[in-house]
Amino acid sequence: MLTQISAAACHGGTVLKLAHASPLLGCDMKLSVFLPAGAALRPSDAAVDAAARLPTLLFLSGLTCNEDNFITKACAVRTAARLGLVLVCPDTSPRGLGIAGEDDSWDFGTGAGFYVDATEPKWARYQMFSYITRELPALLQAQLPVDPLRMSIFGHSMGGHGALVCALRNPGTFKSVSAFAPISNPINCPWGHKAFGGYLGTDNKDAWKAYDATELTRGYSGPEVPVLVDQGAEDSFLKNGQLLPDNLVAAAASNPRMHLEYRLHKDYDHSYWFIQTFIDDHLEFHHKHLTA
Ligand SMILES: N[C@@H](CCC(=O)N[C@@H](CS)C(=O)NCC(=O)O)C(=O)O
Repeated sequence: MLTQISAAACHGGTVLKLAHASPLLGCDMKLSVFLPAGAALRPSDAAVDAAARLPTLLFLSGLTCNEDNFITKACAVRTAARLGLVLVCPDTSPRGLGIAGEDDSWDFGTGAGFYVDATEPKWARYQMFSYITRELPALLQAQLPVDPLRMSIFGHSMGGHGALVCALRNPGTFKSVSAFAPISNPINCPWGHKAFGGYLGTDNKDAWKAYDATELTRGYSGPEVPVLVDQGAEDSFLKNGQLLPDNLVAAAASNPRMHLEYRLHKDYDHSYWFIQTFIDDHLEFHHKHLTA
């Protein structure tokens, strides 16, 4: 059940901070949600009116983030309000599980769930792929005017990887997918080696590939899904080989079912200043596909 922590009027709608117990992750989770004008959180025992359901966009944040970063820094609300889009911003990992070492690194453990379902016993509660694709949508649909047939997904960095993987592993679930500076080929970068080795085991390379956007793009055979990727040319993580977007672009070019638009922007870095600059393009892109 979703419970309200706070609510603030914004651009005619409401920015909510919500919380819920997660049986899947074994902890309480928080999320931020923007609801356009007229939409509201419903009590758990009151049905949501089917006619009131709205197109919905899930945003997955990057390393070190929680449910606040995107909603407070991306300047997305004004345009989401104009387009009538629900925005959902989940957290990036379970928190406070008491696993030894969970808070030791900024790129593994807390704040760095990598949107995979961990198979290593120590991290067995790190089921962020199932959280984003199963547990969270069910909670949203029960109490918010979220239309399960009109959902899209986007994200930044680790969350860009997550958005691509959630869409490509669940053909037909999301109408469109986009990413800012995604970790595009984690099986070939240091962040991916650390996270996938820790969560999936160092030897299980087939499991790694099943969470790799470049590998999934190469083998994708589902319904055509439009993909938009924006990348800053001055992004330090691009320069040090963590993001590898060229591998994703090459994989998409080899697969006629993939429609990837990739834009490299000179001067821009990895930050939310970059996201803020191009956020309206992403919201318009998703709105177009959610309402086609
Ligand atoms: N280690 C650095 C870099 C982490 C980083 O750049 N995180 C990106 C995602 S990969 C981010 O969105 N940071 C939060 C923010 O800018 O609000 C930190 O702790 O901030």
